[in-house]
Amino acid sequence: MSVSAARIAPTREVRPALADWIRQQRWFASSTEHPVLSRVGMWSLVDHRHQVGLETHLILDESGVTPVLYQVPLSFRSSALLGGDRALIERATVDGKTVYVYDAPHDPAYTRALLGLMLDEEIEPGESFEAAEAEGHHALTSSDIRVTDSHVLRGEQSNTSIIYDLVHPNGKPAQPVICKVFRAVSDGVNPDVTVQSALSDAGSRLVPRAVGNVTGVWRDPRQLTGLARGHLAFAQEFIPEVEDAWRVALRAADAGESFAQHARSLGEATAQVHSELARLFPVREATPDDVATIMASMRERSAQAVNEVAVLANEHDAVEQVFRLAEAADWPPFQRIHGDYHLGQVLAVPGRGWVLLDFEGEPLRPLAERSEPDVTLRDVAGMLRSFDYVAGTYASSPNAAAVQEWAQVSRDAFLDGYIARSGRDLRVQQALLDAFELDKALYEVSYEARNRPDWLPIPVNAIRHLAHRDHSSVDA
Ligand SMILES: Nc1ncnc2c1ncn2[C@@H]1O[C@H](COP(=O)(O)OP(=O)(O)O)[C@@H](O)[C@H]1O
Ligand SMILES: O=P(O)(O)O[C@H]1O[C@H](CO)[C@@H](O[C@H]2O[C@H](CO)[C@@H](O)[C@H](O)[C@H]2O)[C@H](O)[C@H]1O
Repeated sequence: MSVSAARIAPTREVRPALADWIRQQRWFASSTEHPVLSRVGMWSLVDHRHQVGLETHLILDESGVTPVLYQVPLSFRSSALLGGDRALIERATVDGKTVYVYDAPHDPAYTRALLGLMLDEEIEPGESFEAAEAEGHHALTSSDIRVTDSHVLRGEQSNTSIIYDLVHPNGKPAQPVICKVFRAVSDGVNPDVTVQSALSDAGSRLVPRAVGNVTGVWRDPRQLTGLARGHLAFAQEFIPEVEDAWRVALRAADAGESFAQHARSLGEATAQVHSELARLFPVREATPDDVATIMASMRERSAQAVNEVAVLANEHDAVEQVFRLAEAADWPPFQRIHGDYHLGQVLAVPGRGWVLLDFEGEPLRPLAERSEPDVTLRDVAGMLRSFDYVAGTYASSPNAAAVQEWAQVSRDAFLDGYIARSGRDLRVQQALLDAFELDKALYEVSYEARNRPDWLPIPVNAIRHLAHRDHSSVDA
């Protein structure tokens, strides 16, 4: 189907204006001044008014040791998008005509087409169609709703999320939808989609209801078939006007209010999600190979953390001692987990309780690893670290000691809630829990060094503390 807006002829080459723009985006993982970019795939959506060109480019950056593939949806207009100045990537002249190129998640023509694709599961190929497939969850179809507005979620995000305001055909407001456009894409399923969809389809109220997703297929010479296949977008129920647990916790800590009740119920919700995941996905006994793989990954993260912050080399022996105790411990069964669990991944929803988000796993870990069964203690440790982050945020304030105490009480209450709901006494697995907590802090060193260097002291201090904690009571 033809589109009336002029296009810029697609080539493998990435135009300089687009390359400059990509380099400045929060989701662009490399900090290099000179990314090595090429376009390796593209698929089109059709604007229902046939006025706007909608192309999703898959752009490979080969400047780092591991190449990263980015999803870059673009819209092409022959006149400026009203209110779209901040999303303008380039104003070009093609065959004497002006073309405005936009970051498409800010363009209503793109956002409508993307949601329509998921709800109706119909792909109308545009020009240079590569391949994309959509899946809806059938609780919602496009005949049930009309989009009245859409906007991009602000804030520090690894991906780009679009929020849709919707109405029913009779004009009454409908539950809004959030659609996450994954920016770094890889071959393989994205656990954010598969895990949350499975929980939602099984009726869990601990995650937002799944609405639909889009999968792409693109050429990739590294795959045996020559083709890669991965998730590109995921839509869910959007829960408006709620806060995440990080904000609730920060406010409580600042006001000197106990968070113990909340932390306990968060522990219960966490155990509940783990039990639901154990029902929906395979569970298996830990093998010596599983233990060896996880210990190797912990040691690799430790080496990586020393690369980022050289003084951490002083902690090497103490860190090793924690790892050795974990290696010798009894390991619980392996199952699917959240994978990057912290206070910012949980919404406090009045009348519903805690709702967990973002099962994509740690962004610094390869996607294939993130769909592997793992140890639930990793999530427990992630949340324990998050309470320490609250304390770290107040480390140089006059109430530092009080917030430190607040964090300890919250950690204990979280563990109590988890133990009560799961019936598993985590304290007899202290050696493993300590190692997972230390491992998370080592990961945080790399994460903060790359994204928020001012926050580095929080995990660095935690490593010093966790590595030297008294381990004499630990059963090994
Ligand atoms: N279904 C939802 N309802 C309400 N808010 C949401 C929902 N999904 C995400 N959010 C908000 O968006 C933020 C970022 O979402 P997240 O899934 O963590 O994205 P990213 O993978 O880019 O980090 C969350 O911290 C939360 O504040
Ligand atoms: O939310 P993401 O999936 O993008 O996770 C990454 O970013 C998190 C920060 O936004 C980071 O979490 C760390 O900082 C939090 C406070 O901002 C703290 O509560 C967490 O405990 C701490 O790990 C997460 O590690 C990273 O993968």
